Amino acid sequence: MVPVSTSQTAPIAFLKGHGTENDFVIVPDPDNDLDLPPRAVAALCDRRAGIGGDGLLHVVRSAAHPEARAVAGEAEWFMDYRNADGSVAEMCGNGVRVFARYLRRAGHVTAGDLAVATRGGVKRVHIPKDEDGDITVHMGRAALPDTEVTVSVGDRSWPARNVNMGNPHAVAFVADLADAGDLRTEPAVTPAAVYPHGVNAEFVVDRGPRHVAMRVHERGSGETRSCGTGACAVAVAAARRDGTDPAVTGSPVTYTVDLPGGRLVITEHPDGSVEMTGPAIIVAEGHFDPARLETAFA
Ligand SMILES: N[C@@H](CCC[C@H](N)C(=O)O)C(=O)O
Repeated sequence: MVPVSTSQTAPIAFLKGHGTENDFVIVPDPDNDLDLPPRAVAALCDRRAGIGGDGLLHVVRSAAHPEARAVAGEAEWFMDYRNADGSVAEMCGNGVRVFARYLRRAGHVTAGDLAVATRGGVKRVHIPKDEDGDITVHMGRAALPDTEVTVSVGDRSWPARNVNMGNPHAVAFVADLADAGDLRTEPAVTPAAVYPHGVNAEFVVDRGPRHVAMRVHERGSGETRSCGTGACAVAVAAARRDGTDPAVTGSPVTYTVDLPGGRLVITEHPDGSVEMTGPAIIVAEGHFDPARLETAFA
């Protein structure tokens, strides 16, 4: 392994991309040669001293990564997702679309259906022939444990729905998106024991029939302009609230979810599977000077 540390001498190839302005540093590393400790990820994601991003997509062949080797026969590529603070996460809905866009652009895969390994399981992704076309991800089933949770910002609190999309979410319906405040401070979600590894908190308002808008505070990243797993969690929570749960009605239901950075369309099917469609854009590529990692670590 090549340590990404003060002794790292080789430039680190990267790309920058986003999905509805949830932005990522993409680090292609097919053979898993780079060692990416949390502080190196945080340095790369730093918006002033680094490249800047809400998270990092470490692109590795599944066969080369201990966490994905077992599914290498099913999914050739593993999305080793890291939050901006360097912590690992199970899944990233916007990230997996950008990951697929990168694989296509690099010529590793063709348009069509692709399986991507994530810590939240193997996800099926559809890449259209149109190079700029929206990408659809089959996100799997949401889990909705019947636990009552509360989200608080300052002295205001809301009951919230506990939804797991591979990663944990608390979805609160509020009167106004401004109720969430500036979200510079992490909202309190209680009881804390429900989320031993932290939680992403969504604040949601109605915009019309099966049309909502949301803001999100992401675990490990702070407020972001979009969260794909969060939008899916919001859509399934809204379907339960609205009495449109597909498992009950027998019909798929589609919600349009507006986020500060764009729009995602989420469909839940009667078997509980959730599908998300949205954009994925690569905006730049280059090399990161490893000496700047030293500066970031100083
Ligand atoms: N922005 C992502 C979610 C990234 C992971 C999240 N912060 C977590 O820690 O669970 C998305 O688009 O889903």
